[in-house]
Amino acid sequence: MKIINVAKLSRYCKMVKYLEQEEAINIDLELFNEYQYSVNQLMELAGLSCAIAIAKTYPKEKFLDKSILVCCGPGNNGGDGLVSARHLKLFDYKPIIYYPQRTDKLLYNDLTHQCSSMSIPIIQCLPEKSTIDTQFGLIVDALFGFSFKPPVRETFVPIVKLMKNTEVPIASIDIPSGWHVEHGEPEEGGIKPELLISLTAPKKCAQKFKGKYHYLGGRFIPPKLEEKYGLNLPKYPGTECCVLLN
Ligand SMILES: NC(=O)C1=CN([C@@H]2O[C@H](COP(=O)(O)OP(=O)(O)OC[C@H]3O[C@@H](n4cnc5c(N)ncnc54)[C@H](O)[C@@H]3O)[C@@H](O)[C@H]2O)[C@H](O)CC1
Ligand SMILES: [K+]
Repeated sequence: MKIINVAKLSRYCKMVKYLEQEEAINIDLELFNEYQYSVNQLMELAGLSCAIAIAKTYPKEKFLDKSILVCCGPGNNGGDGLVSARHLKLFDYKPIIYYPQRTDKLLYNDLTHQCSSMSIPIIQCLPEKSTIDTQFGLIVDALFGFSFKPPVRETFVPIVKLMKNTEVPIASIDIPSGWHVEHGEPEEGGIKPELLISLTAPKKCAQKFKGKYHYLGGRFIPPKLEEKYGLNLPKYPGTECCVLLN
C-alpha cells in the first residue's frame, strides 16, 4: 500500500494550513517582535476584514430595523469585535456592544471611546433571550480567540449558553467561542456559528466547522512569514481583504 505524505500533498495541492494553538501564538509574536507591527495596526486590519466579511454575508437590507449584538471578550479577540462594531456602524448597520469584562488598557479604552463617540451603545448587562431573538438579526462572537483555554470562566457562561440556544445567526471571529482551538466543539455541545472568519490562517478547530460560510481575513502576513510557516494561504481576489474559503 502506498503511504501518502500529507505535508507533501498539502504543498502540492496548495491546501491552506490549519494552525495549532502554539503556531498561531508564535506567528502573532513574530509579527510584533520581528516584523515590528503594532497590535493596533493588526487589530484594525483584522476587525475591518471581519466587518467586510459580515457585510458580504448579511446585506444590510435584510436587517430592516434589527440590530447586531457584538459580544466582546477581554483579549484581542474582543478588540477585533470593537473594531468590527465601529466599521459596521460606518456601513450603516446598528451594532450594540455587549462587553461584560472591560480591560483597562489604553488600546481597549481608546476602542471603546471611539465606539461610544459614534453613538454605539455599550452594555454590560446581558439582554434576555427573548429580546435577543426579536431585536437582533445577528450576533458577532468576539469573546475568545486563539488564546482560549477551556473551560469557559463564570462571567462568560451566560452569554455562551445564550448563543448555544438562540436561533439568531452567529458570526464568530477567529474561533467559535468555547470551542477548543485545536479539537473544536466541546463534547457537551457548543455554539454553532453560521459564519466563521478565520484570521491570518485558520486554526485546527476550523476543520470541524459545519456552518455555511468560512472566510479568511487579516491580509497582513508578509510573504516570508507565510513561507516560513508553510501557510499556503489562498489568493485574495484583487484588493479584497477577505476571501471565502472552500
Ligand atoms: N495575528 C493575528 O492573527 C492577530 C489576531 N488578533 C486577534 O487576537 C486574538 C488572540 O488574542 P489574545 O489576546 O491572545 O487572546 P484571546 O482574545 O483569545 O483571549 C485572551 C483573553 O481571554 C481570557 N480567557 C482565556 N481563556 C478563558 C476562559 N476559559 N474563560 C474566560 N476567559 C478566558 C484571557 O484571560 C484573556 O483575557 C486572535 O484570535 C484574533 O482574534 C489580533 O487582533 C491581531 C493579530
Ligand atoms: K470568537
